[in-house]
Amino acid sequence: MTPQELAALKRRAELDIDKALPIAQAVIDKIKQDGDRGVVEYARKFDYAGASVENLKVTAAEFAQAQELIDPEVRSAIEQSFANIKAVHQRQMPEEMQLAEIDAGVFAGEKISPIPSVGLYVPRGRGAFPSMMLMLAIPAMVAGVNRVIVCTPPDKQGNVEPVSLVAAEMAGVKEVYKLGGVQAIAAMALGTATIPKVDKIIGPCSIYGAAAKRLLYGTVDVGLPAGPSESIVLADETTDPQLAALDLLIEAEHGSDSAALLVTHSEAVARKASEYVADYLKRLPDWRREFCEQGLASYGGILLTASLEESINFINDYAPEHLEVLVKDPFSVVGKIKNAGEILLGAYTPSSMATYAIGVNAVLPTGGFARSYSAVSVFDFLKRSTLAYLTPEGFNRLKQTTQTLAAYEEFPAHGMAIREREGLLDL
Ligand SMILES: NC(=O)c1ccc[n+]([C@@H]2O[C@H](COP(=O)([O-])OP(=O)(O)OC[C@H]3O[C@@H](n4cnc5c(N)ncnc54)[C@H](O)[C@@H]3O)[C@@H](O)[C@H]2O)c1
Ligand SMILES: N[C@H](CO)Cc1c[nH]c[nH+]1
Ligand SMILES: [Zn+2]
Repeated sequence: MTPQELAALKRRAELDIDKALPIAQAVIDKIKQDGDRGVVEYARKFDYAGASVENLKVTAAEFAQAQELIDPEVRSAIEQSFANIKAVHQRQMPEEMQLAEIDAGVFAGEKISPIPSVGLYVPRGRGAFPSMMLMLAIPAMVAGVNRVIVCTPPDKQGNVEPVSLVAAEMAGVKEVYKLGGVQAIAAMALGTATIPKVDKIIGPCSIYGAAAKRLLYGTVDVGLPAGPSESIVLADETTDPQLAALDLLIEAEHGSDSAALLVTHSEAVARKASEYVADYLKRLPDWRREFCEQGLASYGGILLTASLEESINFINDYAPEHLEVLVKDPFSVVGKIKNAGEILLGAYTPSSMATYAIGVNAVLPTGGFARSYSAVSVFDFLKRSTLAYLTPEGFNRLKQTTQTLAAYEEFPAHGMAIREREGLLDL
């Protein structure tokens, strides 16, 4: 590949967000100006023609109906998934408060508190995403967020996908609004008479929601950039090319903007996998097959490298959302992986199983942001306050340092608050 081709591959579909920025700006401006009226106008335009202020919020009757509609097999799958996600996220919870004596009489630490209110965005466009409801609502619940609201697009008849409602209810979330894309993000960021303004918005979305988040950065905490799905399957000469082909198609089927790559130094595996991809594609419904074909042609495909080391270097540079390590000894490779949203080791750990069942969070950074952002976790719903306590001995140990630095930085009131204490307190 030329350096230009490689650069284009690394950019994936992130550039498309730029195209959505003017649309997003227009919707945000309208909602800023007209509140609910603006929200409803765009909800009608993009999702449900019958949207009105009165029917934006999912009712108790709709929650109850969802419980009736859910297939028992799907319910038990959701229950197993719920249990594993909860177990994984409970293990992440830090101590609520810690204070350590770092010098005589000087105690320092931190206190953890949940973010007061969050808005979860659960996508629905090219598929329904009850799994993402679980991945967002469970860590919020475990973290102890007081007010959790959800926005998710309704179908053309104005109905929210029922399994997502069952999943929300399992996690204790009862405030769900039938809103998608820009209007959802803008309403939660700005607040309207009907949609509450939240402290943080979090959730994966297509380029429209992503453009809105970019424009509302600074108005609200928009969480991690979780855009079009992407994956790398890393293979060596021992990898079964059938498995490589199967797993390449997992994330490829999300959309024509998906970036799914098989990276290997084995030409034999690359060629065989390519043949299997053609076979497996035939088994997909037309619309998903077309997504795979388009995405693989524009942002993905099979990348042949010179060595395992070069493959690993590419991965670290690319920073994929999902990484499957299908080489002979995945544990010998994992230490060398520096940038990936999720690292799945070995042939028994396909990324679809991580999405639905293992319990690890499947809302992950995309577009190269796995270099600095992490998978969603309880930490997305918590914040830390630093905490300190000084005894008289601790105060005396630090008073000169404080006064010297306050004088140097020319903040006399800072220094005076120390000096004057000498006459006011027992020291
Ligand atoms: N990174 C992750 O962790 C992760 C997880 C799950 C899904 N995803 C990705 O999230 C995305 C979900 O996208 P989706 O499309 O399925 O659902 P979505 O809910 O993000 O998008 C649907 C919304 O887009 C808006 N919209 C559609 N066409 C529009 C237009 N022309 N102008 C303005 N707004 C428009 C509509 O309001 C609609 O409600 C996919 O790209 C998927 O790969 C990522
Ligand atoms: N693989 C997606 C994250 O990139 C998550 C998902 C949900 N449903 C299917 N897939
Ligand atoms: Zn997926």
